[in-house]
Amino acid sequence: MTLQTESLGKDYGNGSWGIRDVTLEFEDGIHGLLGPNGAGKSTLMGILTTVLKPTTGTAYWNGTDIVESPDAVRHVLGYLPQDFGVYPDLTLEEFLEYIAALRGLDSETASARIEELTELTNLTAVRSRKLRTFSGGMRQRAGIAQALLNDPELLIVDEPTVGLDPEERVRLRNALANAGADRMVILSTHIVPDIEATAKTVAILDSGELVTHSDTEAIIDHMTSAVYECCVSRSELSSLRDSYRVCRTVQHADGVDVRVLAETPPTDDAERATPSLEDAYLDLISEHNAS
Ligand SMILES: Nc1ncnc2c1ncn2[C@@H]1O[C@H](COP(=O)(O)OP(=O)(O)OP(=O)(O)O)[C@@H](O)[C@H]1O
Repeated sequence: MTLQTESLGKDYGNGSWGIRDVTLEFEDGIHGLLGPNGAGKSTLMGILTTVLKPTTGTAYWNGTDIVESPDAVRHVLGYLPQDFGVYPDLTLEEFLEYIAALRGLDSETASARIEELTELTNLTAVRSRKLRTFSGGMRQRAGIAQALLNDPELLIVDEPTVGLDPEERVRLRNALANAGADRMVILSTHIVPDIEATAKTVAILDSGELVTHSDTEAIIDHMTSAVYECCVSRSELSSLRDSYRVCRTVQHADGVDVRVLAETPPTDDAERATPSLEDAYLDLISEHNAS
């Protein structure tokens, strides 16, 4: 399985480009598409799911041009968009049966798939409950289940964890990790931990441009800055912010624990820390903004 984009660009009019000159290649496994708000993630996903036409370039699924022949990808696609609506009066089981019927699954195949997918998304215990009673996280997992009904080769999921509490985010991540076996999953997010543990590769977009696409370890290895941790007073924190990129702060009674990106130790007692994908992401985005 390969999904390639070649110099993909989308002009929304008046020279407002959603993405510009994006060339990428994904193989099977889970891939993260990471970027701040407005980076172009939804635009790229819109083109890959064939609901948007690019202004420049094209994309290929297993070598077939999907702008010319959108069915090539539509037939293998499962998609969970950002604004995913459900039917509140249906139970989960009724909802999945309904979607399965719309997609042409016979009832025997549908009931076997529903059983398998409610298990995979950890929703078996609530399959007879009406969707109106579901939490945000349960609804998103129901969205993953419906997107997988046809056993798609390609699953595209747009910002699935927005508005979820930490526990629900972990459940959703697990469901996506389970869904990632034997298919290609592209998961768009601006929340780094959503993809840190599961993604094989990460593509980072910023202001419509592809900043990097690489495996997670390589992105961390290529960081230009080091990561330091230190403890400072509240007044020292603001001068630290003037000189360094601060990744994280934790306030406590004696001051503030700070994690910063720096070339040399920012304070005498600063200690080197092991960089995470989140540090590398902040490093790349701030370098990209500065360029
Ligand atoms: N229909 C549209 N008309 C005009 N500009 C648009 C349209 N859709 C998106 N854009 C612009 O294209 C750029 C990329 O937007 P996009 O929604 O693809 O980013 P995103 O990374 O998905 O952001 P978010 O996480 O906020 O959804 C933004 O500057 C946005 O304002």
